[in-house]
Amino acid sequence: MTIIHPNFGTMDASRVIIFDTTLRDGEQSPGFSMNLDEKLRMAETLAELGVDVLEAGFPVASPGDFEAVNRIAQSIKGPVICGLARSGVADITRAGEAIRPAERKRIHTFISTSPLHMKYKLRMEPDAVLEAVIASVTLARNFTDDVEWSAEDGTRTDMEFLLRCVEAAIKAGATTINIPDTVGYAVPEDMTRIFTTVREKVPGADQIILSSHCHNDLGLAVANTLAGVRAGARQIECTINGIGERAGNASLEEVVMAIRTRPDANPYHHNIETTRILRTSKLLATITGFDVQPNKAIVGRNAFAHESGIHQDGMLKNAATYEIMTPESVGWQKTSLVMGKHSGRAAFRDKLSLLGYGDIGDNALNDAFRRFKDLADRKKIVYDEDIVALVDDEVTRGHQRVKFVSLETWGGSKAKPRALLELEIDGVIQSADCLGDGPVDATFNAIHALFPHTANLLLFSVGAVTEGTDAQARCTVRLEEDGKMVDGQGADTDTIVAAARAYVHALNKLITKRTRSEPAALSA
Ligand SMILES: CC(=O)SCCNC(=O)CCNC(=O)[C@H](O)C(C)(C)COP(=O)(O)OP(=O)(O)OC[C@H]1O[C@@H](n2cnc3c(N)ncnc32)[C@H](O)[C@@H]1OP(=O)(O)O
Ligand SMILES: CC(C)C(=O)C(=O)O
Ligand SMILES: [Mg+2]
Repeated sequence: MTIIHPNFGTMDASRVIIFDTTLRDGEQSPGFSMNLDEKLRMAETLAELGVDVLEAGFPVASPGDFEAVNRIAQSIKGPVICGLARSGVADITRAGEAIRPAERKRIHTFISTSPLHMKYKLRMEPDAVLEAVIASVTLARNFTDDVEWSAEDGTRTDMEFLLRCVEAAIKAGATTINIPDTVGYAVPEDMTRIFTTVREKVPGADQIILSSHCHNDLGLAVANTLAGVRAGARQIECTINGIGERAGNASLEEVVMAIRTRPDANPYHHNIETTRILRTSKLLATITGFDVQPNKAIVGRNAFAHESGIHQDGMLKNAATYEIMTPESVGWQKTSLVMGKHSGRAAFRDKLSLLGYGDIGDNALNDAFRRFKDLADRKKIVYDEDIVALVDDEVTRGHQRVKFVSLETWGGSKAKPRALLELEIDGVIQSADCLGDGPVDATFNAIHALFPHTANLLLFSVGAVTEGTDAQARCTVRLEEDGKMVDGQGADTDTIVAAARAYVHALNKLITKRTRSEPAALSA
């Protein structure tokens, strides 16, 4: 039988309504309260995302919640605007008033139906609950033709009683019936059984929309939601970033992308403009102050990032090897190949080419890669600037007479600063052990001892390549000899090593200059 819905008209059998409850159930997460302006901004963004129903709040909860629902009803065009209400007259009347300005509006009323909730929370007999179901839906219909009724704790409800309540709600005029997994207790098989039974046994169930509202206490909210849809639900209740009571609700981005990515398993369609997902997720994180975890599906910063060499190599050959959807389809600009200690040569070469070093020779690439691995072992994040510093260092050192090999230094407030330096000069490794006024001075003395020269040190400066205490230091050394001036640069996480590299770099430049003007003067 075809469903004709008061707000959505004739429903195509494979169409799934996306009911967003970020501003209601999502806001119930401790610390996630939003003020009026924030709710309005969020509602606007959700409307642009293409949600079908926007549950804007619980109007009886507070004057602020009433105002937020009311202002959203006045100004947000597109989605059906919905307000939540318990079964009492005051709640429903308040919700009805709040949503009144909306072009398309819904009241969502609920009451618990599980034995546990009825006995201990409501302290009501099942028959009284049944009466409340009928009275609440009937009253809500005075405010709008679009009424949703929810059986709170539905998945722990006795099936016979659930069927009686659902039938009563439909008869009273409910156009959507929601069977929530309020405490995230269900497994997918429960959802299949419950929705199949309701569809098969309740008269009129084929003329209303069944809805799935799942919580994530066992990490099953998305799987349970999709199981509900496969068993006949055509409305999904979900939140951006999966926020909501306790462990949260089914995440909108996950259910939507599961439908889009696996049409073979989920042959349904929805109206979500998926390329707007990331910006919606980021806006919510900014407003609430809670970022999603890096490994969060779809919107986490690692969802489309690859650090390990084997994966990066696969991604460069064909992105489908390690990505089941494109980053662009959910709003990311592109896949990111993160350079770290697990990266391989293929990704390193690709990164160099992106950074403008496409023509670096194999030897320089191998040397730079070795130093990159060494750096990545010491540094949590290797930024592009680190790689530039490192490669510049390597390229300029290609054919130099003097090469830095190793350095150990001792300093502090008690010991006399000392440096033990090894340099490779004309292919021979030599070492010197020198003292100085500080570890940098001791290091420069050691360079002088190993490669005597008459150049004057004009400038020594230190800066950080990136932020953080594990950042690479970038040092500059300026030497002058016979009116010729050269600058050398060196980068390393150890400032003294960076200084030594900079000095050696400058020295090599000076030797090159000397050689050009006096071809015979090749020795120190
Ligand atoms: C599963 C869910 O997400 S349900 C939605 C949960 N969200 C919220 O609770 C957020 C907003 N809530 C609030 O601001 C407040 O709880 C209010 C304004 C709704 C009610 O506040 P109070 O009147 O102080 O009641 P309080 O919160 O202490 O207790 C809830 C009362 O509602 C009753 N109740 C709970 N659900 C329902 C229902 N669906 N229909 C009728 N009564 C209900 C409880 O039995 C309890 O009644 P009692 O006071 O007679 O024992
Ligand atoms: C109000 C209802 C639908 C709810 O949030 C739940 O049962 O989890
Ligand atoms: Mg809920």
